[in-house]
Amino acid sequence: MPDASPQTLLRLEDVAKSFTNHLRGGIHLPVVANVSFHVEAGEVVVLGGPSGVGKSSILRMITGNYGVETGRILMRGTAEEDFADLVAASPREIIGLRRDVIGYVSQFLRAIPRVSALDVVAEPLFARGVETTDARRRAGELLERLNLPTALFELPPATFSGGEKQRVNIARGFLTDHPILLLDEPTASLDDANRDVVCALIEEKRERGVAILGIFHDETVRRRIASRIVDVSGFSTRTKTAA
Ligand SMILES: Nc1ncnc2c1ncn2[C@@H]1O[C@H](COP(=O)(O)OP(=O)(O)OP(=O)(O)O)[C@@H](O)[C@H]1O
Repeated sequence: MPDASPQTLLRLEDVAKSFTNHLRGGIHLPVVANVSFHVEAGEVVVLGGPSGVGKSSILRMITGNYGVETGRILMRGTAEEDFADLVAASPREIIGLRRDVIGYVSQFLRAIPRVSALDVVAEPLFARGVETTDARRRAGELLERLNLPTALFELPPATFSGGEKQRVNIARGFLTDHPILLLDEPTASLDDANRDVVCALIEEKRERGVAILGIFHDETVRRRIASRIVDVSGFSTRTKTAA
């Protein structure tokens, strides 16, 4: 076992991923192999390495959106709890882990037609049984902190600018208290002021003991928030053949 720290909330052991392109005669595209690292409570681990090396694929495997070829993805809500292996989990168990253990801010917001920004953000709280008025109030406070104009709160985000959509997405991901938080370039289309707010939100989560794993291309953001960088090139099956 590569790590036995009692504070570890997320641990990947020898994870491998490849894609098969069925439209191209079943071409097999290996992406990463032997991916092994861990994230402890109160750490911000940043996935590094060049474009296409497999950073987002690793995050998507941890959310259960991408299948895992081999290996184990172990996660738990508290240091005292036993680990659950996402790779061996049933679809119902994966839904439970997403609801209770892993929060995820994807690169792009999946806007739902006719649902207001406020309700898009509050929805994970509705799903956890938080009363509607309270959930919408908390969603509004976070959107205000992220400088989204209040005039937009009741509108569906489909027509929002890239940065506005991203802030709705961030608010949705940060509103709940998952013990593990995955962030896929949350600051990519933000201006300096909003990037600063997101860094502060990440620091607050870290101080509350959340285990954070993210992709950040912005060097200033990395320097400010990263506890450690895990270079995905070391797991890439492509850089080895290209070298
Ligand atoms: N659903 C998919 N089907 C086929 N190939 C995929 C799929 N998702 C990712 N890939 C391939 O896997 C490789 C790794 O992609 P990934 O998005 O994980 O890289 P990345 O390191 O996050 O890149 P970037 O920094 O550019 O976002 C790429 O070559 C990509 O084309």
